[in-house]
Amino acid sequence: MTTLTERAPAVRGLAFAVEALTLGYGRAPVLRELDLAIRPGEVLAVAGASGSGKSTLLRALAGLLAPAAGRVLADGVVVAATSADRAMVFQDDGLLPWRTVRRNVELPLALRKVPRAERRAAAASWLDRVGLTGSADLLPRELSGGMRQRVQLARALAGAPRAVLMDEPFGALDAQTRAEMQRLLLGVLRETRATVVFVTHDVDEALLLGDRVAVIGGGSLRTVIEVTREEVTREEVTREEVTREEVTREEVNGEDDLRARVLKEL
Ligand SMILES: Nc1ncnc2c1ncn2[C@@H]1O[C@H](COP(=O)(O)OP(=O)(O)OP(=O)(O)O)[C@@H](O)[C@H]1O
Repeated sequence: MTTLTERAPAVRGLAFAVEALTLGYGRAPVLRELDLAIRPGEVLAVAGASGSGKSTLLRALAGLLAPAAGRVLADGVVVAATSADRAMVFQDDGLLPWRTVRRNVELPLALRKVPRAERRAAAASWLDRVGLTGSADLLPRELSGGMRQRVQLARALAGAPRAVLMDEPFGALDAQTRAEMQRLLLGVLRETRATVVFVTHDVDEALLLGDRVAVIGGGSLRTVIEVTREEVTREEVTREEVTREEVTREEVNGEDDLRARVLKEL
């Protein structure tokens, strides 16, 4: 029998097409006639000021919010409801408080009626990857904020989704834990081919994690910036830079210039 972990590499990222999307919560729309193509397997960081509509766009991609006009397509199919193909990771952990860490991570597999042994193996493997093997039998309230976000990440990825939609997942963490989580995420994303849409109001985080950065402002898409990276080998960096190289493993080309371009649009 094929196990879930063996099947995982075959998962291909979803392609999203956002077409003339207008949506909001009743009165004036939050986003107006927004067009955006999201490539399969890319990490798209969505940046924008507070209240600009980043989470609103993410909810539309998730199928949690119906458009007032226009549409969202995932691999050519209209998104009309949530799907296990599109996992969400929220700022507030969203874990079930009465389930242990392991049983929270198993949840997407349990919902798909994956056999217990396979579920256990997949959860154990993801808990190991996020460094929480020793905490598998704890309840969410016994964990720190950073640990809860790791459980969320493990839970999202255990279901082998084709897209992961992340809404400021590290927004509530202190600076050091946030940097650790960014590093963890960069490592974990290399192991999945899922498309990732990552909402953040932090420009540096957007440039660190995103292959492209979409900036939302004034109810529409201001710009999409391609982030080109250059592999930096250990021999090429000085001692102080090694720490940074471990964090990013890659150097963003013209970072100050990209930063200025994003900031100009905010
Ligand atoms: N459930 C809701 N009901 C009514 N209005 C809402 C709701 N959620 C968001 N809004 C409004 O929609 C606008 C966009 O909110 P959204 O959460 O998408 O912004 P954001 O860019 O994610 O902001 P932040 O960075 O502060 O999280 C805001 O004006 C907000 O007040």
